[in-house]
Amino acid sequence: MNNLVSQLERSNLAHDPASPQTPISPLKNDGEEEVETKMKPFDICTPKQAGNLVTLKPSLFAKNREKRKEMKQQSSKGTELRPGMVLLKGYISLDDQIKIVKACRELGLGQGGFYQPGYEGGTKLHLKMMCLGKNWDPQTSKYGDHRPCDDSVPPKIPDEFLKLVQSAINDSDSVTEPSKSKPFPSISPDICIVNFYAENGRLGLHQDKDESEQSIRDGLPVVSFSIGDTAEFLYGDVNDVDKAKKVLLESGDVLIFGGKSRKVFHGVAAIKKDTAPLRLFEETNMRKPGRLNLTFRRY
Ligand SMILES: O=C(O)CCC(=O)C(=O)O
Ligand SMILES: [Fe+2]
Repeated sequence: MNNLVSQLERSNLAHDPASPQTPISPLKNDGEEEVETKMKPFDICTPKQAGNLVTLKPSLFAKNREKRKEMKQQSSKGTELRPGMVLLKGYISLDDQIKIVKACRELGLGQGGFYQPGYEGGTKLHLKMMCLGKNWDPQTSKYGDHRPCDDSVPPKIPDEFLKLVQSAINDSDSVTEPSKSKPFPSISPDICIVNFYAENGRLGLHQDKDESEQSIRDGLPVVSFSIGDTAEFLYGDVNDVDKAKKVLLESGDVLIFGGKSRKVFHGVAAIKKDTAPLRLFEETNMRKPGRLNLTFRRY
């Protein structure tokens, strides 16, 4: 993954690198006129302001703490949280996390980029979302090739993201206990939902069950990358927060759930401020507090 960004630049970042001002393809109304409901995508990073060049350098102590954390992450192993649910701590290197944030920012400013989704009835989700590969619509709980609110086509999933998903699934094999779980089948994901959580970002308990019957029946895994501030992640057998277990998902963690856990209830209770690696924010200018989550699935 070391050459992730250069490969991304060659392949996918060439895809529609529109600026924040670039309008998304306009909708047509009944009279075939263009409707002026152009959405400006949400920027997950703050543009560096001219005249705002004074940044406070982190103390040596803070830098050493970061270094220790990075070293600990690199040597850490995975855990099977429950049959069919594996957590790979610190799986994504900090360099790759930075590249993923930059790639998502770039894609997120173009057609099909980050927007504020809502459920049927109007309640807004407490996050910004972008879909890659296919669109998932929270209003209808359906997948499709276009986003109904603006008719945009989701950007393609960068190949380098897919490679990382593949290696995480392969590496999870050594973590699952053969007596309890089968290793995850490898998948070639055709959907990635990218969520950005800012202050007060959260996501209620739910199951990922809008994929095809076959995908769910076969227990094909959902692979989730966490980048940025730590999330309090809840999971359990029933739709009840009080009965759910909690695990912290930190920057670089990969969580995989499939097999017996394919329909586990899960959600994000809160984001913990100032918990991400300093270098991640320094090098990407990602909004703070901020957490990026990518879930890869096979429809
Ligand atoms: O942000 C997360 O960790 C979970 C996201 C999730 O469950 C989803 O997008 O369906
Ligand atoms: Fe989910």
